[in-house]
Amino acid sequence: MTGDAGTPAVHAEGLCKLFGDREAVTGVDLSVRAGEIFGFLGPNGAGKSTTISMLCTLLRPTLGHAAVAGHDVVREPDEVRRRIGLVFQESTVDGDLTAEDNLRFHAELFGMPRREARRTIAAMLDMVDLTERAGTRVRTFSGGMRRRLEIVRGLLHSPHVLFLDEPTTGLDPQTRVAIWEHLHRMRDERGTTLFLTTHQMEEAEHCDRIAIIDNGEIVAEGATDELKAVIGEDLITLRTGDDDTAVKVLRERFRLDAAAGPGGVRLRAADGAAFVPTLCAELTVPVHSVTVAPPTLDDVFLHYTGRTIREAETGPMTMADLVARRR
Ligand SMILES: Nc1ncnc2c1ncn2[C@@H]1O[C@H](COP(=O)(O)OP(=O)(O)OP(=O)(O)O)[C@@H](O)[C@H]1O
Repeated sequence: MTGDAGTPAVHAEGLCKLFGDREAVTGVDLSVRAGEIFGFLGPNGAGKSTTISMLCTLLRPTLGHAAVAGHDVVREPDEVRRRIGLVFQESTVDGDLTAEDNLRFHAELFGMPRREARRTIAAMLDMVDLTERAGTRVRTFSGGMRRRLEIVRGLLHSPHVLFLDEPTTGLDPQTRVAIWEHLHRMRDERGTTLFLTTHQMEEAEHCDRIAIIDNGEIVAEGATDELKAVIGEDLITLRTGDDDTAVKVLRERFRLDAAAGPGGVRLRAADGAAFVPTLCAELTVPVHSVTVAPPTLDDVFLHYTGRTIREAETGPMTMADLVARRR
């Protein structure tokens, strides 16, 4: 399942894509280890789909190099295609076929021998708890069942790397949890490298490592905990008897950038929990409650880009859109 020992599953150096004079991707460098869950986090329009499309050989880079499972995406596109699976955001399974027939059709496209296909399809359906629905037309499936089927279809030919465009967008929270359980299981049982794009912080939290992309450029990369540690400061929220006075004291005595809002008084401080006793002792107003929250990926995004990911959103565009635009 993994490539040669030591060969990165995905490697890119100086990857750029220009559309006319528009720079969609401006010099992306990244390296993803075999068996890793790697997330590409960024707002809509940041360049995620363009980058992933270059890695999947759907778009030719304007500049730079990339290799997937040790094969160059420009010089050896067929080798790359044989070693990757793709899961688009939009459903691409055939609703008039059964779950099993959808998978069988895909296996035939990849030239899998019949017996191997039968065995693999059964194992895949079992892995995503769809065995009992194998003979049911996909038209009757829920969104989550469809997505599970799409994901195992992408895995059917045992790719080294499964690329997923926003794997749980549009699904309800319970289904998202289930999909992630399946994705972790796939990585753990089969060693598949997962490379996904997302603009959702919760989705990025499932990754071993993420790269934050903004305006076509990677602005930060690392394990989610490492990235959060860079922020260093916790968010403290206080409910007090007099928020305005509390803010005044915090600013004047502690030189902290506190602000009062509908949720109470908010401020940031290093090692928030240790700071709370001093804070409560010094405040001249009654404190009703205190919460201390460690930094989130949203804080990390804000730190590196100067805005929250929601503010940065420009409008949805997906990998499937990109494929369509190329036609
Ligand atoms: N074929 C194209 N022609 C012109 N501009 C394009 C084309 N494809 C992408 N772009 C532009 O390049 C930039 C990056 O787009 P891209 O789709 O890669 O972003 P994204 O981060 O994947 O966002 P989304 O999640 O919406 O797909 C955007 O400004 C987009 O409008």
